[in-house]
Order: sequence, then structure tokens, then C-alpha cells
Amino acid sequence: MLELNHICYSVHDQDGELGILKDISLTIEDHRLVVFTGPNGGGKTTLAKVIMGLVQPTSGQILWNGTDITALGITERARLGISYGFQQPPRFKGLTVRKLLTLASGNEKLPKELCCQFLTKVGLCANDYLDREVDVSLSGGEVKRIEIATILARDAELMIFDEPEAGIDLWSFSRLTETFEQIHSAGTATMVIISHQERIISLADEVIVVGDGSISHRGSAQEILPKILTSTIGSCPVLTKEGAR
Ligand SMILES: Nc1ncnc2c1ncn2[C@@H]1O[C@H](COP(=O)(O)OP(=O)(O)OP(=O)(O)O)[C@@H](O)[C@H]1O
Repeated sequence: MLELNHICYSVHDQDGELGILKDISLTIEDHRLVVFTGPNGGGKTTLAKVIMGLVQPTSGQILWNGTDITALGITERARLGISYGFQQPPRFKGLTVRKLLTLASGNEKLPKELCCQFLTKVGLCANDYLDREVDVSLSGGEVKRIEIATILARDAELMIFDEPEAGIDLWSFSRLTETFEQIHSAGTATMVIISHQERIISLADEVIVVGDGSISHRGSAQEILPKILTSTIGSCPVLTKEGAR
């Protein structure tokens, strides 16, 4: 179980202190699929980075399976079973896709068939990609899918995906949503997916709307989706507290 207690994160700019996350508390039970959505710049990625340990909160506490992990870095959290896929994944010149999957899995002898399965789950044909380097020769959508495959290979207990739909074609997207559904129904991992995509939002057990650094709404996809789809107030409607009233 993941618990965030009164998480705040602020930075200093030329105008003084800028609050980016403002007293966020939430609990995510095991094996749930939770979607963070909301307006651009609302704080979703920062919140995910706080969970992964890429950003240290200014105040507040993070508990993972009852252990306080607030002071732990990304490597220690990864060892505890937390995994994060970047919105814009890095490239690794000199590393092949196969090597990356092998490293992610922690199994030096990861069989080719398993590598193929991970790639198939993100809509990639293994024969075309296993021996390619994860460098600039790959397109943005390809790198994105390869990174998602590494998260699957890691078999983490908590998987955080930051806009997995970004740059991915419709065919691969459909394969990817099936993969999320399969993981969810297998009940083997907790998933936090940052997404603006209706199809992904509809998979969620719970949708958490993050706007202006706070949680403005949370509820089932059935409750939240109609508000997002029908609201026409302002540029990002629903997603203000007033929009909900
Ligand atoms: N280190 C920083 N310094 C200054 N501003 C920052 C910093 N980190 C984040 N921000 C700002 O905090 C806000 C939240 O950013 P974040 O990336 O978390 O939003 P988001 O909800 O993920 O947005 P998007 O949907 O566009 O990906 C943005 O306005 C961003 O510019």
C-alpha cells in the first residue's frame, strides 16, 4: 500500500517561493489501477517523481507497505519494488534493447522468448528491435514503448507510467491498454498511470484529478469521466474545484 501524507513541494524562483504540490494526501491500496489526470502543469509528473524519489518533497511523508521511504533515493525505492517510466524516456547509446531488458529484469540469462513477450506487450516485433541500440536512431514512440517494456521486465510491485500514450500509434496503443488490463486483472502489481486519454482513464479503479498542485477530484472513472468530457467552463474545466460544484 502506498500512502502520501501532506506532501508539499515548492521551489524558489525570482518571485519567491512557488508551491508546486500543496498538501497532497492519498492512499493507494495494493493492486489498484489509479489514473492521475488533470490540466497541463497541474503537478502530476512532480507527484509521480516524488513517489519514485526523483524529487524530494519539501514536507510530508511517503509510506510504502508501511515503511517510511521519504528519505530514500530512487535506487533504494527501485529495490523496494517501485518503478517509473518517464514522460520522455532517456536513450542509452551503446545498449541494445535486449541488454536493457536483461538489466531491467535482473536476470542475466533472460531468455530471448521472454524479451520477445515484453516487446510484444507494447506492440513491438522483437525480431526488429532486440539487437538495436536504444539511441537516437529510434523514434520517440519506439523509445517510449521500449521503456514501458523494461518496466514490465522489472516486474515491479508498483508501476508508475507517465503518459504512456504519448507518441504511440493507435495499434500499439490498443495493445498497450490490453497489457494494462491484463496486469490489472492478474492482480500482480499496483499501477499509477498519468494520462489524458479517455481509454486509459476508463480502465481505472480510481481517477485522481490533480490541478494547481492539489487533488481537486477523485472518484471512479464513471464519476469523473463525464465531468471531464462535458465541462466547458474555462480552459480546463472540471478540473477546478468550482467546476465540480
Ligand atoms: N523545478 C521546477 N522549477 C520551477 N517550476 C517547476 C519545477 N518543477 C515543476 N515545475 C512547475 O510545476 C508545475 C507542475 O509541473 P508537472 O510537470 O508536475 O505538471 P503535469 O501536471 O505533469 O503537466 P503535464 O500534463 O503538462 O505533463 C508546472 O507549472 C511546472 O512548470
